[in-house]
Amino acid sequence: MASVRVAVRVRPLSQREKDLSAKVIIQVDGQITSVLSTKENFSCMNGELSGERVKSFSYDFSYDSMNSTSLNFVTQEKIFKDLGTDVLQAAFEGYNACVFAYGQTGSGKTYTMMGNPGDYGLIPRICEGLFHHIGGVLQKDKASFHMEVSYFEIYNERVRDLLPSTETQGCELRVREHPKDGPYVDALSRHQVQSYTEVGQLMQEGNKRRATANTGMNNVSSRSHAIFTIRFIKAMFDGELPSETVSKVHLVDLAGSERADATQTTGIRLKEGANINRSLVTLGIVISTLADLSVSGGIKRKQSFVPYRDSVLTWLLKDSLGGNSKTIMIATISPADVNYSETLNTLRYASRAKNILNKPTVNEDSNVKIIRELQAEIARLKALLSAGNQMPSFEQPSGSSVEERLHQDEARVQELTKQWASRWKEIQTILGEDAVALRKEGIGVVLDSQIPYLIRIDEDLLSTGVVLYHLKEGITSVGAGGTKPEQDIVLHGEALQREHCVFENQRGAVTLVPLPGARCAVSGMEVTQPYLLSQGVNIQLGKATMFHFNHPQEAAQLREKRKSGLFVPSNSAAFSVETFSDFRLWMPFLQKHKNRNPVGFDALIKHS
Ligand SMILES: Nc1ncnc2c1ncn2[C@@H]1O[C@H](COP(=O)(O)OP(=O)(O)OP(=O)(O)O)[C@@H](O)[C@H]1O
Repeated sequence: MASVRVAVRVRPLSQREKDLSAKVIIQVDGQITSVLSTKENFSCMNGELSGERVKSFSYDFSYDSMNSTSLNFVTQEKIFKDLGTDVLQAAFEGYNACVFAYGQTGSGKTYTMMGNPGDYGLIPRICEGLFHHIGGVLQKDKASFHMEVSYFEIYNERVRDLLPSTETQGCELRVREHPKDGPYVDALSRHQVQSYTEVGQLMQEGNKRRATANTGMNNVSSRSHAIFTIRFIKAMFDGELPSETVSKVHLVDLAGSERADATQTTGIRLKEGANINRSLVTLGIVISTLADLSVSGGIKRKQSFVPYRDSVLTWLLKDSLGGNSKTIMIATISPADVNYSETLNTLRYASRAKNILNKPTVNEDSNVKIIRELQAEIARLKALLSAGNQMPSFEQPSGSSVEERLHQDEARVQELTKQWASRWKEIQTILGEDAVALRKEGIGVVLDSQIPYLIRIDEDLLSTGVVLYHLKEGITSVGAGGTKPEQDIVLHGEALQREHCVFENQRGAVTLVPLPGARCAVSGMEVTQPYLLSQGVNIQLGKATMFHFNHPQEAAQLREKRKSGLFVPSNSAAFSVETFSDFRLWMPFLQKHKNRNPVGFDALIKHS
């Protein structure tokens, strides 16, 4: 059992509060957050709040982020060190984890969870920390990792994918329940990620899609609950024994609770506000019920019904609240007297949440679990044999000896371990090392990559392979080869020099640099000087070696511009420029031969 850990964070006075000449009524001292009642005249002696009108609450952490010049000022970094590192540890140990930010609108939830460029919040820091730790563990142990992220929002009680595939774009997704794994969002896209840069791009993409609006309380107020989920798998051999743990980390930025009069909302905003408040009220009831249950030591369990299903939010967070998860709540508050009642509500809410007891357990892969159980059984049988007991035990099928049973178990363990190891090897080689994701879309196979890349356009009619070259950060050298060190991409074709050109990728800006005397052309125009490439151009090297250049990030930006009407394609070719960044292989035969391996073509995926 583990209690939900609770932290409270006070933000600085906002401009609006300063304009209202608002007074600071919050004081933080160690783990205690105190609020001074505005109901009566209060006095503040020597900067200390005191007297009956002060209400004090104790939490696991109380963070004062009111004044950056104060000695007690708590930075984003400190919050990550206190709370984020626990999440990293949970993920590496195979526990589910959840961090959710709760508080009045404009109190600093998004700032704490996401932060601003250069002053990142928990979500980016946790993702960065995961990759940092992976690097460390890879050097120490021979472990393999697989990481996927998904990002969705609950807006007006509807679930929307914030990183949709073409199939889920604009669709309302349904929540279903798995008999073992619990509630989940059906058809939600999951994106395999290889680096922090990739996660950062996905986060940015999702944040842009999130429903926000300018309200009376916050210029960029989140009108939805956003859930960023990381699925993290760690696999390794622990001696002879395989070990595989799966952890799900939910990072939740809730929409703010609000009063219609304070936010001056009407129309759509009012409807959004009503839905937001409704789900937060349900969250409050769930928290209260669970807290009561824990305090009563489960005595009330029979009478108490936890209304998880009353809102999509609580239904999807079922495991995080009272279930299999290590959970942290961050309550954000304003320091100003004008927000007294909302602040007091938040502090009470947070105080109740401290009493919730969760039951986190390590999530082990089911096959690995079977292998472990069989190993234990083998040890038991071996002990029986060495004790000279050859009698069939009552557990054995009649007639089979301990020896026979031992051999069967050993063979099964060997087979399962082989299957498990080869599945991991396959994942690593197909998806892991190449930073490429293959997925089926209708009768086609879509090859997604977040890194800029070249696709070889082969003129040879008999060539059936597809070659993709990643243009990693830094320099990729290209030429006919035979050099020392060897070129990153070795090509065979007419008029290609041994060292022909380089592609320089500097933070996503890719430049083609022709080497002296080399024949290079971009979109049919000869290039002799460094040339900055843009999404969708065709590149010719030598006499007839052709490539198509794709820049997935730039294409995503162009798609956004097209949506907002800023990007008007001047001709049909320009239109194809931003749609070609997923490389699609249309394979009509797949429909006829459904059982064939969907990636059973001789795709040559080469990364530089
Ligand atoms: N600790 C902090 N330090 C500095 N600025 C902060 C802090 N917390 C919040 N802010 C600023 O206050 C404003 C409101 O914060 P934010 O958008 O995070 O609130 P919110 O609780 O997510 O609001 P909503 O529920 O309306 O989405 C933002 O401009 C943000 O940059």
